[in-house]
Amino acid sequence: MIEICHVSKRYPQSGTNALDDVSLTIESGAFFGLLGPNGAGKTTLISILSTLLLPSAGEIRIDGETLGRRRGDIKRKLALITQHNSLRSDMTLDQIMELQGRLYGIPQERILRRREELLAFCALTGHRNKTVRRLSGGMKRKLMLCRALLTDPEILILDEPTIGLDPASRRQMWDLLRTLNRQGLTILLTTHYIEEAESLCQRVALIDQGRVARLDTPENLIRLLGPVAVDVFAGDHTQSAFFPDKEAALAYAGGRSEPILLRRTTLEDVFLTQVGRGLEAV
Ligand SMILES: Nc1ncnc2c1ncn2[C@@H]1O[C@H](COP(=O)(O)OP(=O)(O)OP(=O)(O)O)[C@@H](O)[C@H]1O
Repeated sequence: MIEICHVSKRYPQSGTNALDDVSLTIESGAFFGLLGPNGAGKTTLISILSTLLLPSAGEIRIDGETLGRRRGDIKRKLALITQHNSLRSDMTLDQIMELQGRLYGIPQERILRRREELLAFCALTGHRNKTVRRLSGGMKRKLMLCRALLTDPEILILDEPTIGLDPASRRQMWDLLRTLNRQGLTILLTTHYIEEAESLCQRVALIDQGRVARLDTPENLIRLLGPVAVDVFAGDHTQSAFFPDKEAALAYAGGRSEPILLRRTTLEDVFLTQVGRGLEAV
């Protein structure tokens, strides 16, 4: 279990309060999403979780124990996959995996066995002797996943795992993450893709300006707003209204002369109504 307890982070250089008294609990085995626009504080929070950054206030507890830079035993439960490619471009997949295993002091025989399993799991075995520079973006992201899993973490943290990927690679990554979660891995990811959060996460925290604006299952957040949306295109602006069912939405739309669109409510709508701006807003 991950407990984020009253965590705040101020960057002294810029004076930015990136996180403001954030408290969250993420149960073991959960698939949890931190959803928010650019600059909301998502990366800061997972950098603190992975001890790359220290909080200005508050603490993180993993299975009841306080996380700190010197707690190697707790840190080993976590693996982080960053947003940016952190792979050496002149190394092959096999070499990257072997190097990671050695860095973590994993016995050679285990490195070789896990490397086989993980490359096969991510459908990368056929590319194992290629250098990273010859891989597609999707393959690089999968290799980062293999490398993170080599240490057998209990909690996998991913910062925008599918940013910049084409739709097919994005879906492949989703399938891999779903399988890992079904096998018991706790997954925490940040995203500003609505579809990603809705399709993968059992619970999401909507983060805005360093605060948790809402925390619930995607289904509940949408149900509470109203699962059927009506967009009314009124001249230069679009007005959206939300309803508990199609009948209520049709009754509202029926008497209007402007063009309308009936659609399913999304987490983006929840975000917009909650914080007054969308997830793509910078
Ligand atoms: N090293 C830093 N020094 C100063 N300010 C920073 C630093 N890193 C982030 N910030 C600021 O802290 C706030 C939160 O940034 P953060 O990167 O955590 O947001 P984010 O939600 O992850 O956004 P993105 O999706 O763009 O990565 C922003 O205002 C950002 O400009």
